[in-house]
Parts: sequence; structure tokens; C-alpha cells
Amino acid sequence: MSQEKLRIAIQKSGRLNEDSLKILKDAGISIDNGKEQLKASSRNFPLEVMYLRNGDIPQYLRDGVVDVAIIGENVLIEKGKDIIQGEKLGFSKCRVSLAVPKSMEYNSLKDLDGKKIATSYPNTVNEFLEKKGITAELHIINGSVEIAPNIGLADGICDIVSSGSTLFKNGLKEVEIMLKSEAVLAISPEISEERQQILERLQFRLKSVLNARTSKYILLNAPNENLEKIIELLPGMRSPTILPLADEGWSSIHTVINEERFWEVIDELKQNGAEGILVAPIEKMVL
Ligand SMILES: Nc1ncnc2c1ncn2[C@@H]1O[C@H](COP(=O)(O)OP(=O)(O)OP(=O)(O)O)[C@@H](O)[C@H]1O
Ligand SMILES: O=P(O)(O)OC[C@H]1O[C@H](OP(=O)(O)OP(=O)(O)O)[C@H](O)[C@@H]1O
Ligand SMILES: [Mg+2]
Repeated sequence: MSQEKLRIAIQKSGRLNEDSLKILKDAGISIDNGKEQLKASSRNFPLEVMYLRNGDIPQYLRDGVVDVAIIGENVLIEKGKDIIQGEKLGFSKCRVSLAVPKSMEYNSLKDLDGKKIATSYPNTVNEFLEKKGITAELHIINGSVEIAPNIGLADGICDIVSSGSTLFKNGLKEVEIMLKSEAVLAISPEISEERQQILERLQFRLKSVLNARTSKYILLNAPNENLEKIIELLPGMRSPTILPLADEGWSSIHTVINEERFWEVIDELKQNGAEGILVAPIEKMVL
């Protein structure tokens, strides 16, 4: 058996670190030591983990120093257009937006023409404004961007927004959403054939975890005369399992459903006489 290992970059500390390690753990990959060491190995999967700064990861992928990474999509858009983007991982959801002081009258992007914008995402802002025919002067800063208008450094900002509370606390309002982002798997264009095969095994596991995270196992009892209508509402993986109840005229229905879809159809299920509805989490889901 080959000794080859897939080298994955995970953010050393910050918003992506915990969820990245969690998704690997849920995929059955145990990583041996803490992140005090910058490198760690898995004992049950051919994976070597490198803990790096998120912002540095695109360069490591480009150089082929790491094969794959978990990184914010926004960072790939800013400085990793040549990096292959894989699965979206469903966490660290945010947007990259333009914001201005609450007191500024803002009607359209034209109001930013000739203005100063502070940001850590110069390429993203330039590309966005260029497409819209707006010219602005950029001030590139690496953190605490939201403070820039208050200290007279800029007229507006472009930064990450999630709950909006940082903007609010700094007296800013979000005026344009430039892009939406979440954590993604990023793949080096230099990945070797052998490591590509390990990557495919990793992707298969991650997909099973992601499918399971968004799905629920549901069980309910329903009167037989409404079975057809209920089955229509709950298509399941292939089709639902129907078992007769000891109580004549009733059946138990078992199926898998996307959680969002469940909330959409719950009222209709009840209207059709569904009772004793149980919703259970799924640990892995292989399609
Ligand atoms: N408030 C937020 N809510 C949700 N996701 C966020 C938020 N802020 C940042 N992110 C996402 O998490 C990623 C990492 O953000 P974080 O602030 O931890 O690192 P950083 O300081 O940008 O990078 P580095 O690791 O280079 O220090 C961002 O690129 C973005 O995709
Ligand atoms: O809309 P909100 O929920 O307030 O989130 C947005 C804030 O979160 C991020 O900063 P972070 O907390 O990661 O601090 P950092 O600047 O040290 O990276 C981002 O840079 C914004 O400032
Ligand atoms: Mg941050």
C-alpha cells in the first residue's frame, strides 16, 4: 500500500477552525494532536493537516505545498481565481458588502464615484466597481475595517457582513451585497494523480456528512385514506416505507426529508390527518 497522504490546510485559528475540524471528525477522520503543532496526521485516513492563516492558503494551494484546503469562498474570489473550487461546506456563511455611514444619503452606486473605500478585499471591490463603471479610491487595511469612516480614513467600506451587528455598532448601513460566501473545499491545480484518488475518498465522505446534515428521518402515522396525498408530500430517497399499524385503517410512514421541506409541508401533513410525527437526525447519508 502506498504511504502517500493528502495534505489539507485548515485555518489555524479563527472562524473556520472549529467547524473545519468538526466536519472532518464527522467524516470519521481522527486527527491526533492539537493545533499547537502546525502539522498533524490522521491515524485512520491518509491525511496530513497543516494549520495555516486563511489568507495565506491560496498561495500554498497554487504552489502545490498543500493539496486541498477548507477556506472561505470569498478568499478564493479575492485571490484564488486559479484554484479549483470543490464542495460548498454549509458553514461560515456571510456576504461581502459595501457599507456607508448611516447619515450618508445613498441612492445608487454612483454615490460612491470618486469616493474612498476602505477594504481588505481590493480585487473584489475593483472588479465589482469596474463592471458598474464606478471609480473609487481604495484604502487597503487588514482588519477593523468598519472603523475607517469614523476616523476619517474613508467614505465607505467593503467587508464581511453576517449578522450586521459590527456595521450597526459602527454607525454604518449595508448598501450593496457584492457576493455571498461560505466555507468551501479548495483544490490545488497541482494535485498529483495519487493524491487526487485520496481526495475523491475524502469528498465522498464529506458529501455523506453534508447530505445527512440537511436531512431528517421522519416517522408519522396517517389514516390509510390519505396515504396517497401524504406520499406526494414526502417523496423520500426512493419512496417512503409504509407499514400497517395494529390499529386498522392506519399506517406508519418512514422517510427522509430535507429539513426545510419538512417545515414547508408540516401544515399539509397535519391537515391530511398525520399524527405522532417524529423527526430524527441522520448521522451519515450515502446516496
Ligand atoms: N462574521 C462572520 N460570519 C460568518 N463567516 C465569517 C465571518 N467573518 C468571516 N467569516 C468567514 O470566515 C473566514 C475566516 O474569517 P476569520 O476572521 O476567522 O479569518 P481572517 O482573519 O479573515 O483570516 P486569517 O486566517 O488569514 O487570519 C472568512 O474568510 C469568511 O469566509
Ligand atoms: O455582521 P457581523 O456578524 O457583525 O460580522 C461581521 C464581522 O465579522 C468579521 O470580523 P471578525 O469578528 O472575524 O474579526 P476580525 O476582523 O478580527 O477577523 C468581519 O470582518 C466583520 O467585521
Ligand atoms: Mg475576521
